[in-house]
Formats: sequence, C-alpha cells, structure tokens
Amino acid sequence: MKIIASDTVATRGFASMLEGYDCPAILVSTDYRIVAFNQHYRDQFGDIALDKPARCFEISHGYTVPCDEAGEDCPLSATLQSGRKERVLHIHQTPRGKEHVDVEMLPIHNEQGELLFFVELLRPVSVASVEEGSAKLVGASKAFNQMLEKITRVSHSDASVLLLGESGSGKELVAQAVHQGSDRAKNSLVTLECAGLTDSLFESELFGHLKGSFTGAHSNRTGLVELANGGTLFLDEIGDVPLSMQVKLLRLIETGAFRPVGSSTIKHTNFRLICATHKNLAQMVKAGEFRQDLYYRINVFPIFVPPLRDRQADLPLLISTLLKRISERKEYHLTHSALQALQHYPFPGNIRELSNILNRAVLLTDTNVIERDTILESLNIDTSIHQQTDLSLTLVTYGQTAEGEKVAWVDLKTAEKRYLSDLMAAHDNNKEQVAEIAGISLRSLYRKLE
Ligand SMILES: Nc1ncnc2c1ncn2[C@@H]1O[C@H](COP(=O)(O)OP(=O)(O)OP(=O)(O)O)[C@@H](O)[C@H]1O
Repeated sequence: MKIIASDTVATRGFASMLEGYDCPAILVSTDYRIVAFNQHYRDQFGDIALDKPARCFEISHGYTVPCDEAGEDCPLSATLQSGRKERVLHIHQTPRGKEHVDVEMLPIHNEQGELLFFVELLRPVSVASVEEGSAKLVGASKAFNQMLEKITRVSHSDASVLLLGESGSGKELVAQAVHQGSDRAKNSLVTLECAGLTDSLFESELFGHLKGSFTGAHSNRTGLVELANGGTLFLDEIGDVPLSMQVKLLRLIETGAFRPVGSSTIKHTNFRLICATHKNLAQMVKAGEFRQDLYYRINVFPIFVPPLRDRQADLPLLISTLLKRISERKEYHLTHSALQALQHYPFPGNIRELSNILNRAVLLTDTNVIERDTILESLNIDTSIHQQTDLSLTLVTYGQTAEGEKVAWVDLKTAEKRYLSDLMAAHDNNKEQVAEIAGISLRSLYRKLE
C-alpha cells in the first residue's frame, strides 16, 4: 500500500483496507485526488507519485478535467449524486497502452454519515481490446462499451445469455468473450449452429446417438451437451430450432437431463447457456413460432450487439484490425477518401461484410495503399453481378457521398443469396458441392439459403 505523507491515522486505516481487495484499488478524495493505492494497482498499472497532487482523471486518462467534463461518464460524480456504489466501463492509459477497465466506485462514509473518500476498484477487461490487429473483440465506441459493460457484468455468473443482433455484427465473438470471461473458461465452449438442422439431426447433434439407432448411425456419437459439461453451450440462431425440438431443449435447460438417441439411459450435464439470434423472438412467440416458456428460460440476460452503422467511431480501428488479419506480412492502409467512402456505407452485413469488402480491396490493389476507387470497386462487385445476371437485388440507397456523388449500394446479403441459388441451380442442387465452391460450411449454406 502506498499513501500520501500528509495524511492522518484515519486515512491510513482506510488506505490499508485497500489491500483486502483482490484487484487493483485506489482511495480517492472528494476532490479527485488519489490518496493511496494497493499492490495489485502497482502490479497492473505502475506506481503513482503521491508527493504531488495526482488526480484520478489525469492518471487514468491523461485529462486535465474530470471525466464528465471531458464527455465521459464519471463514476465519482455518479456516486456523489446517487450516494451508492456505481459502475462504468472506461478506457484507461496503462503501461501496456490503452485498455478497457471495469471501474467500480464505492463511497466511504464516517460514523456521522459524512462522505470521506471513494474506493475505486479497477478490473482490466481482458476479453476486449483497443489495439489494432487484436484477435479479441475490438472497439471503443459508446455502443461497443455499453455492450462490453454488459459482458463483464454477466460473465462471472451462470445466467443464460441471449445475444441479439444483426447478422455479421459479432454475436459469436461476443459468446466467446462471455465464455472467456467466465469461471468456466478452462472448459470447452461448444457451439451448435441451429439453422438448417432437421429435427433428427438437431437431436442427434445435441444429445448424441448410439450406433445403429438410425440409418447412417455407424458409431456411437457423444452429444454436444455432454461435451459442454463444465463449460458453455452456444446455440447460434436459436430462432431456427424446430418447434418440436424446443420442448426437448426446454427440458434439458430446466433439468440438465437428456437421453442420447437410441439409448434408454438418462444422462446429466452441467453447462452455461448462451443463445444468439438475429430474429425477433418476442414476435415469434406472439406468432406461435417460438415457445414462450423456452423464451423466458433463454432470455435471462439479453445483450444487444450493435450493428456496425451504430459504431461509426470504431470503423478506423476495425478496418486496421481486419486488414492486419487479412495480411500479416504486408501492411495495408486506406487513404482518407477511401475511409470516407466506407463511412458513408450502411453495412447491412456488418463486420463480416466489412471484412469481405477489405478482402476484395486487398486483391484489387497493387500497392499497400487502398484508394477510394478500389473501395468503390469492391463495393460495386455485387452491382456488376446484378447487371450480368439480371437479378432483382435489393438496393440500399443512402443519399450521397462526401463529394456529393449520388450512390445506391447493393444489399450484399441478397446478392449472396442469389449467387448461392444460382450455384445450386447450376449444380443440380448438390449442397455439398455448392458449399465447397462457395468456400462455406454446409450449415452456413442452409442458413444463407433460408
Ligand atoms: N468487435 C469485433 N472486433 C473484431 N472483429 C469482429 C468484431 N465483431 C465481429 N468481428 C468479426 O466479424 C466477423 C463476423 O462476426 P460473427 O461471426 O461473430 O458475427 P455473428 O453476429 O455471429 O454473425 P451471424 O449472425 O451471421 O452468425 C467475424 O470474422 C468476427 O471475427
């Protein structure tokens, strides 16, 4: 514990309390001065010279004014207002660069109820990053941080999580982050893509089967729920689970009990459930397409994964991250006007679509600088497919570019669907062959053709 020299015995008492926390903690006065910090703080964030005034906003952010005056949420003023513990997600400067930190502010009162200090607990969030090229969830925008705050809140519990968001917005990556941040992280995260599965395939994938239990069951197969024992089961596209299977899923979630296909033995498993969907499940419940009881079971803690168009501030960071993922050896950059072109695009296919556009741009460019025209060409590839094959594609009109140019962009999802339908027609509906040509899994093909 480090403490400022001039402080009283009482202050020392509060300061020594910091060593009782199992995470970095600082003691802050009501005028933002850091009075003391614990060993965990020193290990994670380095030393603070306390012989001259060190204010929390200067040390954590490099600001000259409190966070709320710099346009951010300030946990200290929030605690002052509410009189209660407050929690926010901030991006702090650390010896490793900028990092997401889960900040909890606790007010400390004396016996008369007067506010003396705040204890600020700072837990680095390891599942996300603001570093270009990271393999984690990257982002720093308000919408992203709000989502990350939910992830950090729920990760350590065993609550079922429902991820809601458009296709390609990052739901699978968020599921991985929830698992990684949980106490089950040392065990497996097992994923089942529910779209396109028939009743029998769904049942045998999920619960497993015995050899000979149906035609084609050449050997025993362990069900995914058993593989997820001690870990997490991620059901992607839960809205696509057939109604007849929903009751079996409900029983599994309620009791942890299941019976492999062809077996008379009831087995038990213990997993944490994460589900994801781009569909409106509440509406499906109303329409009788999704069981209400199952909906309540899976929707304990919903997390909204924002579409890319609501995370505009993250676009440059995502672009450099995806470019690094696309090409490790050669470093690609976008010109300012190329970035502007992307900033005007609505991205109906979200981050997956951005990744596809950048992949095309890298293939179309001869140097390591990606120009605006290359980006426009990458975006218009679908328009040319449209023209060549006379497909009636959905157009997404967005007005005009920064340069005043009027543009109507093609909806990539529709283009993709028509491309796959054409491939199917050209290959006698042979799904295995089409999936191979398109470079996607059979399950993705079913989903995309839906
Ligand atoms: N925050 C992020 N930072 C970096 N990469 C991301 C982020 N979010 C998504 N991605 C990347 O975008 C792509 C699409 O993400 P993901 O598969 O998780 O989306 P999804 O919402 O599950 O899509 P679908 O609904 O179609 O299954 C992946 O390549 C993923 O790595």
